[in-house]
Amino acid sequence: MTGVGDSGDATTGVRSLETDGLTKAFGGVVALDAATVSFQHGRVNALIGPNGSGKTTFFNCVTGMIRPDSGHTSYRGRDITRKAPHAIARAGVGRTFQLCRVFPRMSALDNVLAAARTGGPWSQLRGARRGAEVDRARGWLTRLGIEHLADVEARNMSWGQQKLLELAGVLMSDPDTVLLDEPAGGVNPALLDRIGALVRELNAEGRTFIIVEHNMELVMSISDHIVVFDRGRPIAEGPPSVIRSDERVLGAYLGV
Ligand SMILES: Nc1ncnc2c1ncn2[C@@H]1O[C@H](COP(=O)(O)OP(=O)(O)OP(=O)(O)O)[C@@H](O)[C@H]1O
Repeated sequence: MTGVGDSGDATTGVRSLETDGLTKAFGGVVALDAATVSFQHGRVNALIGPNGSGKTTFFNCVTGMIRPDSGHTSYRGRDITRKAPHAIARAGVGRTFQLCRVFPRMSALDNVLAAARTGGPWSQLRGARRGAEVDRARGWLTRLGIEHLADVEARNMSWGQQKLLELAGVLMSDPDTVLLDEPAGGVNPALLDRIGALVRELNAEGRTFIIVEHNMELVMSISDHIVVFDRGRPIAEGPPSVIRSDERVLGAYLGV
């Protein structure tokens, strides 16, 4: 692995999402600079780093939303570099967005049903409203503690509730690996605790997480493994106890 120090937390388990030399520039700005990263299956992984260090671009590249200029991405050993977002989702990788994506004028239940379909939000909704799928959607709303909002339009839900709703939609596809982009951003402390507990629960049931997050308290409390980005590439990785005291990490955040 290039660009990463000797934290001692070797990637010896089952491979999940991996990149090799992933590079993406926007004009003169190099957002990803030959980033080589390996996340293990079964862990709660965090991807942290200062603003503009390339975390969201990394998510966008590995989920097929934007094409890298060079480099490769694989998932469980299979190359997914040029795959379309829906194919990567079908392979088992789900994601949420920094600016939560829900349909504001649709009810929570319809949002969850729509998120599981590829033909657009309305096209198959009538069909989706049948039996098992509705039960499953309600099941996720219940699991995420927002079942009482099933008939409420998303625009009338709080920001944190909308984030839970988006996650419910992602979980409808039953992803092995879930990428969360700033789940704590703008969320109140009570809901934050619920999101943290949910991640750990879902992980205990076998789902792998990769979480981009600025809230260090959350990151340190729920992560098994942390990768730190600076200027488009990893500069350190390891468990929270190692990352907390890593001088390179402090340097990247403090700009020294
Ligand atoms: N579509 C784009 N067009 C131009 N520049 C972009 C684009 N997307 C990202 N960048 C630039 O690439 C760099 C990395 O941005 P990115 O959003 O990936 O960082 P980040 O680590 O996710 O930041 P933050 O923590 O603030 O969300 C930044 O300099 C950003 O301005």
